Amino acid sequence: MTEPGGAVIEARDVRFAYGDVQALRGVTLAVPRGSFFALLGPNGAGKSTFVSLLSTLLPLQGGDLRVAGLDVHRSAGAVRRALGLVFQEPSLDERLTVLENLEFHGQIYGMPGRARRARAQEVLGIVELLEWQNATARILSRGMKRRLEIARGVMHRPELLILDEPTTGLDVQSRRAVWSYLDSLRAQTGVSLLLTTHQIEEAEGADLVAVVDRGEVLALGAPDDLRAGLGMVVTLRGVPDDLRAALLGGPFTAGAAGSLVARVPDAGPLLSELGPQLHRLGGVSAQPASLEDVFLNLTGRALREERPVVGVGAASPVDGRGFR
Ligand SMILES: Nc1ncnc2c1ncn2[C@@H]1O[C@H](COP(=O)(O)OP(=O)(O)OP(=O)(O)O)[C@@H](O)[C@H]1O
Repeated sequence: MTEPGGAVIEARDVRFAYGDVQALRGVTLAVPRGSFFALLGPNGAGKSTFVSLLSTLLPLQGGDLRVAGLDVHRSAGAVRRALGLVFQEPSLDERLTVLENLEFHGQIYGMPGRARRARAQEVLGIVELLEWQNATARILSRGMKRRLEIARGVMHRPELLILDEPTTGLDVQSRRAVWSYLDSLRAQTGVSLLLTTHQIEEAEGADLVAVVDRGEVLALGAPDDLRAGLGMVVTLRGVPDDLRAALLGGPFTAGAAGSLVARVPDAGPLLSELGPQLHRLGGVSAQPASLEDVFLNLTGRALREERPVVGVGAASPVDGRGFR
């Protein structure tokens, strides 16, 4: 836990219910300032509810919640100024120019004209949209719109930028660009990031991950720490029936799409043991455990249907950092 005041988010036993539906069942966590923090969990885990409480869009029903040391209940106005928000759904005014979108946002936050204009140039520089500042927002590509939304989110110098599934609907290239601008933004401004996502690849790059499910934080830590102890994941595809029956008695369990999966500290001995049978298999992979495995280990369920299969020794999604 961080020192008091050293946290950008502090939650203690936060609870929220929509009528009979318990959306958050006592969430406790602390996120140090300047961190990239990811809330990772499936649909319905409670991520949006937590973000709505943080951004004061929903009233706290139980527990304590602070943003940059400010209580969301007692200091709601100051909390809102300390936050920038980038929602999954596009929220630009498409009739305004790129610059006007930023200017308008700065006005709402009471920024004086000169500071507003200087800040707009600064944030447009970070997301490389300076040349587009007089273009109507409508004509921008999806990726550029998302970059403008990020620039707008930090226009008023918030302590914390909240990103709700920020790369949904973007192609791989635009996703990479968005993450590279977010990295620059952190480096240049020191803003903390809160990402809500169900995409493993996005959470793998975070400093701190909270694995959430059914309104509870199941694990909280750096990705490497969460993975530590899970070792390697060996996946076999296209296993003939006789071999399948034999292997299911050993370290292997049934995985997705007819695969067999084993979690072992070291893949070497297991692969040597399988050696004579390897040519009979459709495919074999050995990868360090991912956050997907962490989720599976904690809940017994997969966060997504299937993980990509790569050959033995190929780059893992862990050290490759997905699409980042
Ligand atoms: N307005 C609402 N009324 C009733 N129940 C709700 C409402 N909003 C959310 N819930 C329920 O609260 C729980 C948590 O939902 P929440 O939207 O916070 O999860 P999430 O992790 O953000 O998932 P998603 O990515 O699907 O939004 C779910 O069971 C959901 O069905």
